[in-house]
Amino acid sequence: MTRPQVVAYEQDGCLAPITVLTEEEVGRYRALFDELVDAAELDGDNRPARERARTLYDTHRVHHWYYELATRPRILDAVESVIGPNLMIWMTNWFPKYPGDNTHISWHQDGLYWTLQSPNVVTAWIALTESTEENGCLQVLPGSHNEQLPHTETYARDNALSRGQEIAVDISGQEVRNFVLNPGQMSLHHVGLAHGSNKNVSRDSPRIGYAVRFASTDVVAKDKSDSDAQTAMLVRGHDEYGHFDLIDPPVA
Ligand SMILES: O=C(O)CCC(=O)C(=O)O
Ligand SMILES: [Fe+2]
Repeated sequence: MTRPQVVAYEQDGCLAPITVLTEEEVGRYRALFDELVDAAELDGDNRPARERARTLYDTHRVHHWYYELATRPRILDAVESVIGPNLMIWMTNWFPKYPGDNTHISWHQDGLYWTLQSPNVVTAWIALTESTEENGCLQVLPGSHNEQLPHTETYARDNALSRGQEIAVDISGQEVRNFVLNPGQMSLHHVGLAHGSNKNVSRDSPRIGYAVRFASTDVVAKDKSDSDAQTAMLVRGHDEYGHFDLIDPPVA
């Protein structure tokens, strides 16, 4: 990334678009994702959106392909530019939204329920389809990453977040930025940034994104009782802190 891009990330807590995958890679990973969805029988699954989303959690720990996708060199290069050279993947999530499903993601800040201490945590949101205003692209409030805002827990059925958590303040009238992406592009968002997305109102355009949560090795896990939250995968550099139990990538 260029110096102005890094400065923009520091000011805004976010940055897009960054091109990270070739067309061929997009095709391959899209086919693999569709297989995953078929295998999980998510089509016609009427559970609340948060439970469906849970099915697609941490796939990089289970299938080599998703580890491979999450660690494409251009993704790691961009992440390194904003949080430094020693990188772990802490968590991954898929966020598919299909035409006609009502799935949306309320305005929230990721860090609220994540048991991590430190601002050196960033999500790479990688688009495997086009992501547009119509099909419900990610929306962000630039510059909102330095202040924790109050949230309410709605458990709304069509909300893909674990508790339907939603920012309890009015964000209308503030500068909302739409992260319109082509397939193979990604955005970065800081752990404290306010963001969300509307439902997909397109006729025939699925919106599929892979959210890879990166932490630098200096990050500390706050909740010592949650052993799962204290595991992570080192994907670049060295771990000189030992704050997390490092897990190996899945075998190919
Ligand atoms: O996919 C979306 O629209 C929201 C994703 C999100 O909340 C995240 O990646 O942290
Ligand atoms: Fe989020």
